[in-house]
Amino acid sequence: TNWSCGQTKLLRHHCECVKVIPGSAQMFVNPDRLFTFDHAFGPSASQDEVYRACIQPMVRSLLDGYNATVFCYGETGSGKTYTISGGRVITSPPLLLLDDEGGIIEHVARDVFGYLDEKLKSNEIDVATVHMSYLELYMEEVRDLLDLPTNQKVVVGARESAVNSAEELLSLVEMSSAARQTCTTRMNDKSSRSHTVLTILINQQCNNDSNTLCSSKFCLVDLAGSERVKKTGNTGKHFKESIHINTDLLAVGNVIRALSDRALNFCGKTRKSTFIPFRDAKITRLLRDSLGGTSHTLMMTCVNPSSNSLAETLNVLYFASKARHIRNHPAKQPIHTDPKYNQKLARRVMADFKMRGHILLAENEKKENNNSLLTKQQSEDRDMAEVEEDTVNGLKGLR
Ligand SMILES: Nc1ncnc2c1ncn2[C@@H]1O[C@H](COP(=O)(O)OP(=O)(O)OP(=O)(O)O)[C@@H](O)[C@H]1O
Repeated sequence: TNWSCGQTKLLRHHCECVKVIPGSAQMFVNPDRLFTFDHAFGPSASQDEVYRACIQPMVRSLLDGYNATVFCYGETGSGKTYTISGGRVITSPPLLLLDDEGGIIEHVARDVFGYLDEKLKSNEIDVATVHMSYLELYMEEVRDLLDLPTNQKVVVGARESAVNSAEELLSLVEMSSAARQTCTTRMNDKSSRSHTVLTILINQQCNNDSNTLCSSKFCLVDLAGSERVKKTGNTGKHFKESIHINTDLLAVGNVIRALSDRALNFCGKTRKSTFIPFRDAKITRLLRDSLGGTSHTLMMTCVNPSSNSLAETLNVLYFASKARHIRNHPAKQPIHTDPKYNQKLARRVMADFKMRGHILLAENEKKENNNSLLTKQQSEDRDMAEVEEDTVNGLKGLR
């Protein structure tokens, strides 16, 4: 778990209520709360510093055959998109400048292709392919951001695009990001109204003596921010979006709470089985392997240091503290040496990659799951203000 105080927006007449203790991974929240994480960064930390400390080691193990996930969580306007996608104005064609504004995606793209080049040059591998998919979850509906002309619901499985360079990958991401659902709120000029999942799939093959194939994937998840309608001033369609966002985040929180309880029970040698509610929302299904599964997972938490956001900051940090108890069991993806099997495996990996879109589409079309936290019918029937209160209280309850 990583904490980042990336937001520079301190409102007038509001003092700073969050301080990172220099040289430690601890942070202090006024008046008397101390939190400890694996890393903590203050407002002056550069994007590069954050990347090198937290993400670069994950990219290295990705190339060694481990899956990895980074997901960003926090209040609206706290800097999640800035951290993942960077703050630079979009250029065409995109430039790999890697100045202080370059986000995690840019750094990962550069390193994935850089490390693959090194491995190819040293003959460690003979063939490497990189594919990407980019999905958006908007109001419980999955959209394919790579399917730009229509940008509609996924109809034939998420498009997976082969990419040959970091520039090509970034170009696709930048074009696709323009199609993402955003709006202006009182809290953020360009607030994301959806969660996005960028997946980079890498196949590495050795043709020489052993004929090995190794596949691994990196998921970068930018969750929409939790928000209070009173603060964002959202009404109408955007109000409904807020409800969906908070409901999804509540589902993520419930999964994390259950996994954390399970880990604590296990440490306390209580063998009580804990139900993990992965099926409550699409976002939790998508994150299933990343939470408590076999991948290396980093939860990146962004907070706004202003005292105006104190309650939300405390919620987010308690939540991140819970997530820290979760123990994943990273496992290297199996390496196979039979060339016939490898051809089959390569085809199967690609099919799986496509299927993710398929499965989610099927869910788009399905009637809302009876067990879901909030069905469409309910949301129409219930007074919206009451629903908002429920989800916000639910998010608070994650403490
Ligand atoms: N560390 C930072 N340095 C400079 N600007 C920042 C930083 N973090 C965030 N910002 C700026 O603050 C604004 C809000 O950030 P961003 O859109 O990333 O928030 P968010 O958490 O993704 O919000 P939402 O959940 O509403 O989408 C943006 O204009 C962004 O450029």
